[in-house]
Amino acid sequence: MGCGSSTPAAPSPSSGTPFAAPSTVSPSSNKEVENALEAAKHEDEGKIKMLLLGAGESGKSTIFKQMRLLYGSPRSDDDLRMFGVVARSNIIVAIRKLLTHLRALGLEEELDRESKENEDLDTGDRAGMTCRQAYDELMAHLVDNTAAAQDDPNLLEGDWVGHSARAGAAANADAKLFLQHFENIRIIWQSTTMKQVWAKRSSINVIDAHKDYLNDISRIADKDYKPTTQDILICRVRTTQVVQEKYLIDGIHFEVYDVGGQRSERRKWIDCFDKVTAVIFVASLSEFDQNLAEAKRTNRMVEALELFRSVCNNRAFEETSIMLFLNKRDIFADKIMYSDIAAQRPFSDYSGPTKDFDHGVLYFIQKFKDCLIDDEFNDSFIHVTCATDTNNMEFVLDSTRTIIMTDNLKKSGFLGAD
Ligand SMILES: Nc1nc2c(ncn2[C@@H]2O[C@H](COP(=O)(O)OP(=O)(O)OP(=O)(O)O)[C@@H](O)[C@H]2O)c(=O)[nH]1
Ligand SMILES: [Mg+2]
Repeated sequence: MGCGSSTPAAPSPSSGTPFAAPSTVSPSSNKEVENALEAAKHEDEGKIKMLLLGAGESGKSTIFKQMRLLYGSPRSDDDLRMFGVVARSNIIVAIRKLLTHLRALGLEEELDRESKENEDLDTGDRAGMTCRQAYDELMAHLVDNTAAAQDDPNLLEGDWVGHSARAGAAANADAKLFLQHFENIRIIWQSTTMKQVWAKRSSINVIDAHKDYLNDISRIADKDYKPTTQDILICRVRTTQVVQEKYLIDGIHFEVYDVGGQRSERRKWIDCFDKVTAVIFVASLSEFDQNLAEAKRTNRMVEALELFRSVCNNRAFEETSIMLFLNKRDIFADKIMYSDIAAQRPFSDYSGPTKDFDHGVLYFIQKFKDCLIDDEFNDSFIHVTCATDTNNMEFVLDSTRTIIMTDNLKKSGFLGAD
């Protein structure tokens, strides 16, 4: 792939540059102004402007992070500290939802039974701590808030991640709670009762990828913990502003925009709709049995299909190449083993075999193709992706780049149309 020689066009801050007005130039003479304008015009002419669009949690920012990994500058320690705080807080957010769900599913008695069995076998953890005791402590501190808050002034002493102002007050508070309660979280997470809760998580909007954090709690709680690339990729921060990054790849200027996908964020999209070369529309394959976080009755896949239809039929994108990334294929492959596509009301017309990855993917590809008014969607514009897998994204982004550049040349008349 040709990105090895690529360099970032501009220094890239942490998680992208907030959408900003063009930088001001202060030349000392008219000639310099003319030269600067001319240079800006040329840069603008050859520039590829790319938007990542799609519903919330589909994986846009993860793809944006992969682009930074592949084409941009390395993360600073300040960035890593921020991601460390967010990773720890992501665990608290996930465990709160899972504990609340355990209670709602009426599985507390199951937890008692498991604790009793473990006591009989003498396999209790942390000096005899049972999963029921760990659960009770966590409920009191994280969910019901019936326990007095523990304020240990030395909690962050010697901790590499420590506090990050950039992560925000809520994430820092949750990261502290994580350090206070990670032992109990580990015990409850390892219980067989929690495995049942995890299998029934589709209604609670817990991020599937955070299973990796939960499986690795001791590493993340360590005083020397530094987030790995994979930790950064699965870190979840909802995007609430348009974010831009610039790259120079093989001599071509790329300007990439990441936007928030939840309904309340979409009115901001219009700000970056001018002169767009390509849209990467991201939809999560695995969300066929989930409802939206912001509208609990709406199926996520139905929302993605409707959004795709409106993007494809938007007049602002008449000259724009639209690529479709059907993302989270890893979670989809896992999920179809226990969740039947045809059992979801909007997809009851699925007639393929159950537990079949290829049939399932082809079915959803067709659903997206059906959204187009004219039937011109080229299969090479569709990718089935795993945004957290860097090898997969390197391949996909490289071929996407080639397609976009070729399509752009065709549209500008430099290459003949097919
Ligand atoms: N397992 C797995 N997790 C993924 C994949 N793509 C994204 N994720 C995870 O899904 C979560 C949501 O992804 P984001 O990239 O934040 O989603 P987004 O589209 O930017 O969401 P908004 O900012 O709300 O619009 C993150 O924790 C990601 O790490 C994937 O292909 N596989
Ligand atoms: Mg995002």
